[in-house]
Amino acid sequence: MGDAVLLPIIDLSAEDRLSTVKRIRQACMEYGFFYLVNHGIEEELFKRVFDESKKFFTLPLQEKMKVKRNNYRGYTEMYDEKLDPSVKSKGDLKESFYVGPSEDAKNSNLNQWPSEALVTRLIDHLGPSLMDNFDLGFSSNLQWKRSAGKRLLSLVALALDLEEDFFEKVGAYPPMGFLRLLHYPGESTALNDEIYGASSHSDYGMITLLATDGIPGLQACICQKKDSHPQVWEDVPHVKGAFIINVGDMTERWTNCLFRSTLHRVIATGQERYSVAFFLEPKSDCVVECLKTCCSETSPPRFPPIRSGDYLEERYRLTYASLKI
Ligand SMILES: O=C(O)CCC(=O)C(=O)O
Ligand SMILES: [Fe+2]
Repeated sequence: MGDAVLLPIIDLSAEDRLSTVKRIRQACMEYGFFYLVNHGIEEELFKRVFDESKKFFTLPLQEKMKVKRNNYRGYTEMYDEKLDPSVKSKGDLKESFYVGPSEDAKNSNLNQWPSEALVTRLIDHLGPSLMDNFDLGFSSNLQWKRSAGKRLLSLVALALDLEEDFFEKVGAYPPMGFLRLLHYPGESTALNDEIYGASSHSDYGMITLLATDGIPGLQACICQKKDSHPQVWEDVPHVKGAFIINVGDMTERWTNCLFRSTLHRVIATGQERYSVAFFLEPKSDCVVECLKTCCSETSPPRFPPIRSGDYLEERYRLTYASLKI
């Protein structure tokens, strides 16, 4: 394992908002990663989500394959994805289960559900609190307005000297929220196999909230730019009750790289591991373009404006392009 990095711990319920906003700005510029505590989601709920996730991944493969990935929702088996196409392996070790927003009109019926029973359990157990806090498209806009995700995005807007409702105004929210249950089987791999739990990548959306189970494996390339070589990896340890937050590519594009969408990966440690990631992505038709405050004559925009849906589609495509499918 590498050295563990000491990331800032941000308290979402802190009264001194100004100081929270400053710390978020600093964390997003320096690391692209931080921990979020006092986010209002009870530990008991985390436990139930992890329990449900374990029940799902313990099902026989043939059961899980009944809800095989379709349009980036549903079950992806081991080696079905390769987040870093340059890695010479047959794919990433992880298996996962994606749930996307049901309010997204174009994709309204795309979610793949394992069985009536599991749907009921997930909805019972993930919600109402999780739905309230994360908004998976099952809940109304009203619930989203009170959510941890929304509070976090308001603070990110303030951290960029923007109005609190900036993301709302540009049409980025209520965002699309993709929930992903992840399971890293505890298989040991040969050292020279170049097999990762999840190979190196940056997240595609605005911001990611990640809950981990305490088993190590997550690493981030904190002190380097994306294209530096050789890469130096630092462990991102689990902090009890905290979400690990990381900036995604959309925010990096909006901010002309002021906020970093940091490369990260999960190494195969031989220990079984579970995590739950919640990706907040701008709505498909939101155009993401460099903020006026983040460019100047001497520092022109590094990325052209792009429709969020087009960017995400391309990134997903590349994740699977290097595989056999
Ligand atoms: O499982 C983890 O700790 C990280 C997962 C991750 O980076 C991802 O799914 O994008
Ligand atoms: Fe990630």
